Amino acid sequence: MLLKFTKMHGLGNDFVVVDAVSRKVFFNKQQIEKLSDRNWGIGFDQLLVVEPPTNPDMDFRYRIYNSDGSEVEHCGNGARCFAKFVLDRELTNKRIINVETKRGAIQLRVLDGGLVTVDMGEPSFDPNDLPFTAEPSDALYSIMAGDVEYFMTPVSVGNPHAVIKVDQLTDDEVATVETLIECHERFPRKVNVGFMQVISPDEIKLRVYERGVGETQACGTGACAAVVAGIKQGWLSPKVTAHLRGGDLHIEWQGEGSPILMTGPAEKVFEGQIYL
Ligand SMILES: N[C@H](CCC[C@H](N)C(=O)O)C(=O)O
Repeated sequence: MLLKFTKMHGLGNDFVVVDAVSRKVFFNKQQIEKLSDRNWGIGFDQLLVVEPPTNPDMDFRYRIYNSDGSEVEHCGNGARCFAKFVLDRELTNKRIINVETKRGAIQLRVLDGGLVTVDMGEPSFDPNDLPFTAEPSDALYSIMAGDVEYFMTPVSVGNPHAVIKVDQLTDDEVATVETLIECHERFPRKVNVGFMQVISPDEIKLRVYERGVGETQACGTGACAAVVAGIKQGWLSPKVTAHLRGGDLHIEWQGEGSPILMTGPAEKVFEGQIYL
């Protein structure tokens, strides 16, 4: 089967996006792993499959698959690229787009100049929502990865995140975190791990080791998780600029009961086709 696709990225977190509205398309795990391979396939962090909605109140459904083939609940950078994709392909002419995801309904607002604001929904700090095996607490959670003790804030943004505050971002943390996310018994569905350096109450630096992928140039849900964890711990103000390796995201959260708003760019790199 000849598959047409669009290669896109949000701050270097890269995607293959497929229109499954015009024609149904299904992928199995092996196909996704092959397509994601940067030597044997196209190469991407996530595959985004755009489908018609199942709920008539929604404009679309979009499904998100990590490069290892696992289907996930939410993808912040992917949501912005999705919005650009459906407008470029004239699948809609709306600038406020309501989308079904595995995490639930989200709303995208396409701004003049190409930026997109995503209502990412409300976060949860209940470990059961990740899941993470621990008693709910306001404290930082201690967790051992190998012989290293990390103090982290577990946050669900629809997908699971562990936010670790560090004084200085280096290469060391990310390299050693694999044991924390790939096989830690306290994260039965694994976890995305963010290392956050607080520069000021409205500015952080962040590196994210993503579940099912590895370290990415940027992680939208990771930036949201880091900012809301920092606000909850009293380190950050309601509006924060997150500096990721691939660029900046603007995150806003007014506290419990309110949604997280994330604003950032979305880029198209090329269109292609491949035989599946
Ligand atoms: N790796 C994540 C999904 C993609 C998140 C990231 N690409 C983003 O922009 O939010 C997970 O397994 O939950």
